[in-house]
Amino acid sequence: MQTIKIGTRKSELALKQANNVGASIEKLGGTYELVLIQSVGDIDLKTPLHEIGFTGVFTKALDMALLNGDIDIAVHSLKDVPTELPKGIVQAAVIKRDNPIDILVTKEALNLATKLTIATGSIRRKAQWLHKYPAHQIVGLRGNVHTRLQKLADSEWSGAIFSHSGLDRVDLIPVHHIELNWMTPAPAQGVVTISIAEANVALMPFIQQLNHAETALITQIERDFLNELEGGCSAPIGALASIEKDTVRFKGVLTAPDGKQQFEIEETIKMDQVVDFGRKCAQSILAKGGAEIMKELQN
Ligand SMILES: NCc1[nH]cc(CCC(=O)O)c1CC(=O)O
Repeated sequence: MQTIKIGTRKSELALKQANNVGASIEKLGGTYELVLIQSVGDIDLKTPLHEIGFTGVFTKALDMALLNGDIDIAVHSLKDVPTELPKGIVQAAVIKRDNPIDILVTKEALNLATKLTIATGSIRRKAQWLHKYPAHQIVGLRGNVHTRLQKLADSEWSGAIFSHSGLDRVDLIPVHHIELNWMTPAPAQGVVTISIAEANVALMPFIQQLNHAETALITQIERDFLNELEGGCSAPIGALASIEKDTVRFKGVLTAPDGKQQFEIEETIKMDQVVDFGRKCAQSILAKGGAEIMKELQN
C-alpha cells in the first residue's frame, strides 16, 4: 500500500491529533506522512468564528485538498466539522471519544458566587455560563490553545473556558481548573474524525478499521440534534449522548445568547429505537419554545 497522506491544520493540537491517527495507521501495517494545510480559521485569528460567515471555517481547505487528491485523508476535531459535508466528502472513521467536558482554567482558587470576568469565544459557552451565573461578565477569546492560555495569564480575567480533551492532548491541563460537569459540551466535543473523498474506494476499507462504532453512534445522534435545530446558522447548542448497556442517554440544550432562556431535554431510550433519536429530541426542544430562539438567531 502507498504511504497515506494525512492532511491536517498546523496548530499543535491538530498535529497531535493527526500523528495519533498516523500511529494507528502504522499499527495496522501502513505508513503515513503529514501534509500541512492552512484554514481560514487559522489565518483570521480575530473574527469570532460564528461571524466568519460560512460553515467549515477549519475544514474547507482540507476538503478541497481531498477532492483534488493532494491528500488521502483529513483529520479534524469532529465538533469543527459542519453537519452537512460537501458533496464528494464522507466520514470514513471516528476515533474513540476522549473526555467530552469543558473546563474552566483559573489562575487561583475562585469564589464563583462573586462577580467574575470569564473569557471564551464560544457562543455556547458564553450562553450557558450566563444562564448559570447571570451576574458574571463574558469577554471574547480566540486563538489556538497556547495563545488562549497565554492571553489568560496576561489578563485580569478570573478564568477562561477550554475543552478538556483539547488541553489534555497537548499536555496543557493547568493545575488550577474546574471541571464544568453542569455544562453541556458542543456536539461531538472530544472526538477526532477522519474524512475521505467518496471516490477513494481503494483506501476506504483500510481507514474504516479505525472507526469506533459506539463513538460513531453517539456523535451521529448529537450531530443530528444539531442539524435539526440549526438550519445553517451557528447557535448556542450543546449535546451529549452516552451508551449504558442497551440504552442510549441523551442531553441536549439550546440557550439564548444572553443566557436568559434555556431549553433542555434529557431522554433515555433503548438502543434498538435509536433511529432519528437526535432529530426527535431537537423537535421537542423547538416545540417547547426553542423555535423562538432559533428564529431570533437567524435574523
Ligand atoms: N473551538 C476550537 C476547538 N475545536 C476542537 C477543540 C478541542 C478538541 C475538542 O473539543 O474536541 C477546540 C478547542 C476548544 O474548544 O477549547
